[in-house]
Amino acid sequence: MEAQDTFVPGLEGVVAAETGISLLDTEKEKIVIRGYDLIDLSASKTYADLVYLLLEGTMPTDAERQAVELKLKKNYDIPSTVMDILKLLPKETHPMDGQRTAISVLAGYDKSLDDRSLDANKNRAYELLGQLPAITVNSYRILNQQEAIEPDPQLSYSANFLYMITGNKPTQMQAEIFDRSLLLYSEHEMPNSTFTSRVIASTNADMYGALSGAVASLKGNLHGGANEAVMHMLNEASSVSEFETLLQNKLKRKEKIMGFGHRVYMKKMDPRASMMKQSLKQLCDLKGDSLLLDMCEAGEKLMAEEKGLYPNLDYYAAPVYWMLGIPIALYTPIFFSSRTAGLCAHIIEQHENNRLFRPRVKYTGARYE
Ligand SMILES: CC(=O)SCCNC(=O)CCNC(=O)[C@H](O)C(C)(C)COP(=O)(O)OP(=O)(O)OC[C@H]1O[C@@H](n2cnc3c(N)ncnc32)[C@H](O)[C@@H]1OP(=O)(O)O
Ligand SMILES: O=C([O-])CC(=O)C(=O)O
Repeated sequence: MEAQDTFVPGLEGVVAAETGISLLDTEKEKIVIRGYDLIDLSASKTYADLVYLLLEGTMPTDAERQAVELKLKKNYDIPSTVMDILKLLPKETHPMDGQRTAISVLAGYDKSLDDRSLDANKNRAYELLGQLPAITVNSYRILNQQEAIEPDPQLSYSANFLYMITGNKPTQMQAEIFDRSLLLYSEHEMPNSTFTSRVIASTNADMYGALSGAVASLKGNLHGGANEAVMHMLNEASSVSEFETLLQNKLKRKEKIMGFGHRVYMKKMDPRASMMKQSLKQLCDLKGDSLLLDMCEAGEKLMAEEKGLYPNLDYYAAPVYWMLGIPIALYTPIFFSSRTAGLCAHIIEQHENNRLFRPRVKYTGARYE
């Protein structure tokens, strides 16, 4: 058989790696993370539990989760050069590009950069996860001519992240909802960004390079960039009927509606989106204003009827972030920060059992006769 006979556009359904990290089990309708159902975990566990589960392979005890929190907090500081470089970027720079730049710069500070051992890789994963709130928030703040903000180590990792974003100490409910969003975004089998990071890692490239590639992948609006696009779209309408008309017009123009559809969940709603929809309801109830939820539900109904398409996580994460007072340009960087836990687990797994990715092509050019 010729290599070209096995070509599948977009690699749909192609198995690209062997992994013990996660699986979208379409038969059982579960997002399986190291043997656990992500949706079940979202009811009782925190993002810090997921960080441990992804990097260490087992569910942490309370003491182990506390140790992870401490480890992340110990790594909150970022080199001042990173801040100086962020200040030099054009003000139009998107915080995703700030994040990508900062991660690249950090490679130069790693004294054991060429050490691919399990311990060295895990240490740099914890270090990066500790640094990401400051990188993410301050790349946004610096680009918007605001002073950098210091972390508050008294708060939990995710409460501090939200505090740094908004400048206000979150309520317990806000902190829990934000933590749940990080947990839900933390890992999802083999999306484009994870594939990208594994392809890069497979040349023996370092974690910073693999993550920088993943930021670039995740920025695209067919992937992580969709959460920002969803919020811009919702903000174009100010009532349910205006939003319905907006969607109808986009469909007439054959535009893709951001936040709908998924390569794996084609015929049903992404279960993570259902969880975020519950959080949106909580936030709307508290505010006594259900407009955003009503608009989202109307969009959901319209898309099911018109296209047989259902919301993915980005569709409901976007309005939740809006209700938490998060600037839109931080939605995708937050997704990336959370996903860094899963990405690092994949990069480590690739380094531990590596074979170079080097596929073939279906050639459509002229043959040499
Ligand atoms: C957390 C995440 O990263 S989830 C993904 C976030 N991305 C988005 O929300 C962007 C919008 N969605 C999409 O573009 C797609 O559904 C993707 C990229 C997520 C999946 O893409 P694919 O699996 O390649 O599906 P593909 O784009 O081929 O779509 C199949 C059909 O459904 C249609 N379709 C898919 N998604 C949408 C959409 N959001 N709006 C309108 N039509 C859509 C396509 O136009 C296509 O129709 P056709 O066969 O008549 O041409
Ligand atoms: O799985 C995918 O292709 C995209 C996605 O939902 C994610 O990365 O969370």
